[in-house]
Amino acid sequence: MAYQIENNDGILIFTIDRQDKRNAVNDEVMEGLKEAITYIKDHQDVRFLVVTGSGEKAFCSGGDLSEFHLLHTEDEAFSMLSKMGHILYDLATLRVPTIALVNGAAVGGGCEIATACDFRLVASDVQCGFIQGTLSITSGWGGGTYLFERGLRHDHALKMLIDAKSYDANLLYEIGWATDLFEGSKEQALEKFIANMRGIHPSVHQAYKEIQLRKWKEKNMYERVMEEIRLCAKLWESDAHNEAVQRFLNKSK
Ligand SMILES: CC[C@H](C(=O)O)C(=O)SCCNC(=O)CCNC(=O)[C@H](O)C(C)(C)COP(=O)(O)OP(=O)(O)OC[C@H]1O[C@@H](n2cnc3c(N)ncnc32)[C@H](O)[C@@H]1OP(=O)(O)O
Repeated sequence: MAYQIENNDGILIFTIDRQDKRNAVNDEVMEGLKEAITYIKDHQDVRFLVVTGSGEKAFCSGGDLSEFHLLHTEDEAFSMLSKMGHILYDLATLRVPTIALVNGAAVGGGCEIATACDFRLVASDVQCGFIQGTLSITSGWGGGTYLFERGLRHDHALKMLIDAKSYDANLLYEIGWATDLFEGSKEQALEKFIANMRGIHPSVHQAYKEIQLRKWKEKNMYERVMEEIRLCAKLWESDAHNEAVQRFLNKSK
């Protein structure tokens, strides 16, 4: 399986399990995220969603280039991008707190997944970045829209997108993208982070999330995410994008 789902005493842990591809997202991973989100909607005992990656090298390396490079037209790209865009919107608007437990590199769409979560606990030795620009595309799963909503200074958020490079953990914390940094066991870091929240009734968590979700609804968040995705799909067709993907795949041979 390309993912694992575990309900650990009300903490639903979704682990991307494709270490040979640095936990790249393929269709199976997308379906797994949908399954986890549906589980949360159907099980009131779930109080948190945690998204993480298997191994220590990567949280998620974004879309699986060996699969998605076969998509060439704007419409083909939009179909894949909007599928994950819907899933991440459903994740971002869950009634429970969501935590990206960033165990390794989070790049491209992997950085978008982490940004769609409420919190980002980042291992102190990892690098994360919106590297989509190096492939001559933009964020295509809604991550740019979420980034501008996460409270970073505008110049920090815009530079993170336009730099299109990975930042080290200290800089991620300094600019406000990382909620906290940790060393050693990610499991211990998670327990420490949620220790206080565990003692608060879930109805309180959900009421506070509702305040944010109401603001997003008023600001047409879903439509803004879809517009972001359409922009990425338009760039997908470019020769620059296709050449960049080929360079990456040839490097791997
Ligand atoms: C909207 C989202 C958007 C989209 O999909 O449309 C994107 O996410 S675009 C961005 C796509 N992602 C990338 O360009 C990242 C590519 N990967 C890397 O930069 C590195 O692999 C990194 C930093 C994640 C890890 O570096 P490391 O040196 O630890 O590993 P390797 O580069 O040697 O890779 C090991 C192995 O994994 C394969 N791999 C890594 N990332 C991907 C990926 N995204 N898709 C497919 N395969 C990936 C890589 O080819 C190597 O395979 P091997 O067969 O062992 O050569």
